[in-house]
Amino acid sequence: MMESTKIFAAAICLDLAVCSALHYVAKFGLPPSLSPSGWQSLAQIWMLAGLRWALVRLFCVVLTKPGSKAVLHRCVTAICLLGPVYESGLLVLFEKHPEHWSGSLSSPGKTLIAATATAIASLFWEVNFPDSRGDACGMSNGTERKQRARALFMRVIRYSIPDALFLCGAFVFLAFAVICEMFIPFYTGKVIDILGSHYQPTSFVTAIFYMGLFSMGSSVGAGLRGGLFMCSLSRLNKRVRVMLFQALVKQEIGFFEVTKTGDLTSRLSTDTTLMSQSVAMNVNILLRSLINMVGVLVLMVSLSWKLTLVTFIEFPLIAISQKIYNNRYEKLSKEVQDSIAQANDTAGECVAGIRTVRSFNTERSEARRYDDRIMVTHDLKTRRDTVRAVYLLFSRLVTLAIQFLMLYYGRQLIKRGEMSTGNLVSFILYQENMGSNVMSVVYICGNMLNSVGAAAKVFEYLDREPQVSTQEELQPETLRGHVQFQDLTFSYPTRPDRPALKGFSLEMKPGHMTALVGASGGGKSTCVSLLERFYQPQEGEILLDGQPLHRYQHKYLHSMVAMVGQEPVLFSGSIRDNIAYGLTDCPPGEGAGSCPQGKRPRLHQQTGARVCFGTDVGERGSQLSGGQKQRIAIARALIRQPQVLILDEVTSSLDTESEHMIQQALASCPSQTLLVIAHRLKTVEKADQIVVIDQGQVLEQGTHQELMDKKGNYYKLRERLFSENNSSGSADHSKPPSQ
Ligand SMILES: Nc1ncnc2c1ncn2[C@@H]1O[C@H](COP(=O)(O)OP(=O)(O)OP(=O)(O)O)[C@@H](O)[C@H]1O
Repeated sequence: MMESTKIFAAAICLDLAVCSALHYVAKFGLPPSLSPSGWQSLAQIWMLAGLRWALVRLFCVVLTKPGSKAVLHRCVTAICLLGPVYESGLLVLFEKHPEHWSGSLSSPGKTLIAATATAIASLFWEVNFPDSRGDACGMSNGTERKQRARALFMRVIRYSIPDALFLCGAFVFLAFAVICEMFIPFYTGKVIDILGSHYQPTSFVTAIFYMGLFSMGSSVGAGLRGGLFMCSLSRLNKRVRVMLFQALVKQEIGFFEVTKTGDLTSRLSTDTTLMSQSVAMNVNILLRSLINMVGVLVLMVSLSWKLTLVTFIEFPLIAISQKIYNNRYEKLSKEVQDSIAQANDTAGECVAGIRTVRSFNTERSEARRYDDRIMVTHDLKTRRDTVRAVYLLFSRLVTLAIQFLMLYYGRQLIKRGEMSTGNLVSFILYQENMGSNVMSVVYICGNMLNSVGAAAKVFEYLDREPQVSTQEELQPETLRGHVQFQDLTFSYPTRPDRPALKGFSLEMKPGHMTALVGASGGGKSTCVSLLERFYQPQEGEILLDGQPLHRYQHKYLHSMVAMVGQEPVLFSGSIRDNIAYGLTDCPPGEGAGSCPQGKRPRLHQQTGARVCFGTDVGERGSQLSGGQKQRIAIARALIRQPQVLILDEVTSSLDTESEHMIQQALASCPSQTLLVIAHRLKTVEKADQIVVIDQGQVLEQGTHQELMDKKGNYYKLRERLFSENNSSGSADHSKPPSQ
């Protein structure tokens, strides 16, 4: 950077010396043959600029290393071009001839001002549009990114194929509306001309008629185009959302542990919408602006090519300011969105835990926490609005300056008889149109990349293959329910370095009840999760009737292996809906308790549910007690008549009577393999085998009596549990172990 600055300063000095020499030679009239006027001196100015450029460029090339900063060379070129472009503009637009053959900017003072202005402009350019072609690595990254963006965009287009009819119709109406729109300013100018000169009623009526016709055409076309585009947008959006949702629910449980819920919901809502917009909305606006730009340009040039040249000054300024504004505004908007999400999280957390908040008297601190979050959002919004205000001010000033320049120059053209007043009015209307089209194109180009970025995020999840596969097809006619855990080692995806199970082996026979006991965090629930295929063990495997668990068909496995978890989850709807959840052979009119297949137990009795089946359970079962929820969850599992039933601490919220009923229900299915995790002594005692687990390993295994006789871990654990149960007033009235 320092080296480039030094070389640039040296190049400016050299250029200054050359320009000064030329200036003084020209000023003192030497040689006189080189003092023509008009176009000839303009040609000389361009030639001299070319020579200046070659000399200064050579100087820079010699001093810099190969492949060094391209900005230096661009800067030098801009300085050398400034003079000739300025002189050409004066001659073409105002017919003002150059003062002399070296150009009016060649005096030392003006050369220095021109160099400083160019340096500032270049710096501004480089800061806002960093050079990606400078180094090989940047180039390959940039090209790769563009190729990826193109591939993604093409994929979004492929997803839009089912809406091709809507899109084609929309494009036809778009072109129609734009063409009609373009003629309105033309006829406006015509009307003004008719009114301002010799008024002829026929011409006036004809012009007004055409104006009205084109206005109507443009409105009808725009309406139909908008409708068709919106229709294709919402169809695509719906399709992608459903596909994404299907892909997400297929993922393994570990995926949901490492991915934040907010991430998933924003992909489903914001990103899918952005992705759909990339085709329907953006292509719509882009095409409309491009067609409009080309048409308007042709009409502007036909009205006055000189005035068109003047308006060209505005477009780079608009494009650059719009691009800078877009970047800043989008960055701040994203921050605003994030801060709103955080504030919502804070409010949601507080509402969800309102009982805890109330009992700890933290209402005020929670309100303060929310206030802090809202303040962050407020500050960000203020910054975003300031950026918008500055941008609007700048763009209005630029537009105003250009319009002033255009009116000044337009007046000169009218005076010279090169243009009519009506033409000038039409031209100004076209120019405004052109400005807004340039803004739209720049905006859409930026937005397209955003949409493609959103599409990339959506495709990432759409293409993701679940790590726990659900593609296998094994579904034998009968299943005995013989389960073997063989030397399992497993760590959770969020804690890969801390195994939850280490070399874990266990056998569960059909018709037998196995009870897992042990200290909290020992790995009991992990065994259940693996048996439910929520995760894939890293080592070892689980066999069901001698076949690896992963070979069974997904639906078959979950109809044969059912689980009731520690915290049963219910979905909003009636109790009947929740019990029949996922069942297709249960007619909606009949209660779950009267489902076909006589073998099915009478659930309302078994589960002790004293509420009607049609009762609404509320969101996540919030209108039921813990015990009622558990009974419904048990009924939901039992109605499937699973061959392997897992109860993970389910009886913890039940009263003795309900627990007794459930024990009876379980006893009515003698061939079932039952796996129970329980702290209640009565449940454990009845088990055919009790397995004591600690730190992911089996410590002891046997019947209650065998383990009691052994006086090992189970004996100690039971003693502790008994005293805990007693002190907490538990419903368990077992006797203490005999010493
Ligand atoms: N989803 C998870 N991600 C990461 N680690 C987990 C996860 N679930 C459990 N663990 C860890 O795995 C170990 C075994 O947990 P597990 O839930 O199997 O114990 P548990 O014996 O069922 O305990 P409890 O009786 O308290 O329910 C613990 O160290 C726990 O912190």
